[in-house]
Amino acid sequence: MQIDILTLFPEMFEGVFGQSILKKATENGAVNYHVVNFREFADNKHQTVDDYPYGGGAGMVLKPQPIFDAVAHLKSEARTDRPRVILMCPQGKRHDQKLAEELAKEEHLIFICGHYEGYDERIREHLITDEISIGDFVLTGGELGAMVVTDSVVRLLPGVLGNEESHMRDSFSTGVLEHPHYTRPAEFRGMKVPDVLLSGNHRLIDEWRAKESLRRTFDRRPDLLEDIELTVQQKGWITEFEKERK
Ligand SMILES: C[S@@+](CC[C@H](N)C(=O)[O-])C[C@H]1O[C@@H](n2cnc3c(N)ncnc32)[C@H](O)[C@@H]1O
Repeated sequence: MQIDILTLFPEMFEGVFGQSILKKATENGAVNYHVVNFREFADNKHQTVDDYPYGGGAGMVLKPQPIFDAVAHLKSEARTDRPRVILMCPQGKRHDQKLAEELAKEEHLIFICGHYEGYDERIREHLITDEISIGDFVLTGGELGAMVVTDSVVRLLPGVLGNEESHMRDSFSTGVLEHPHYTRPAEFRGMKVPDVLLSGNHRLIDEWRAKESLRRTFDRRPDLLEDIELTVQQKGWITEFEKERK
């Protein structure tokens, strides 16, 4: 996958893309990052990328020309036909695991990171394919959002996580939150690991995990349960949890 980032602050990406899984993903050829300062595409003498808003008001607005030309350049260099051109924006579609899974199937993503008051509306109307928000709050710029979305996508690419199955059991991938985890020691300062996990009985362990995963979702994110079809066993567990709550 090719991931291009258009930003005024390319250095911000060095730490995040140069560490851990996101770095390993480049080493094993799963992804190639290209972080570009779109100021380089400004066609005016001072390489200005922003200007005052028509109609007045506070804050500066990103001009269309540098961003249109930067995207055209990235598209002309690409080996893919139709990159997803993603505007990072608090007004966009809220990012989630489903969208990460959808983006992970693409060959080429271009992220546009805004700053200041926002973008000239013609960028939104005529250049992009998607607008993504990472939550209902306003950040200073789109860089942190682009990093968040990139991380959530890259870890899903084939060969990136050591254990191919591990992301399939992650919270949200299965529609529910993941079950609790424990590691050694079996007893820590009087706090014990549930007996079933030490039993070696994998059928019982799987069942415990499925139940605790459902319990956690029931307790913390009951809204997720509205979107999944519960089995008879899961319905029985929900009845148990409801009784326990009374
Ligand atoms: C200060 S914000 C502009 C907010 C804009 N005036 C508004 O009210 O919608 C500057 C830039 O940060 C980025 N940004 C801010 N909050 C974001 C969020 N929740 N998700 C994604 N990007 C965000 C966007 O790129 C945005 O253009």
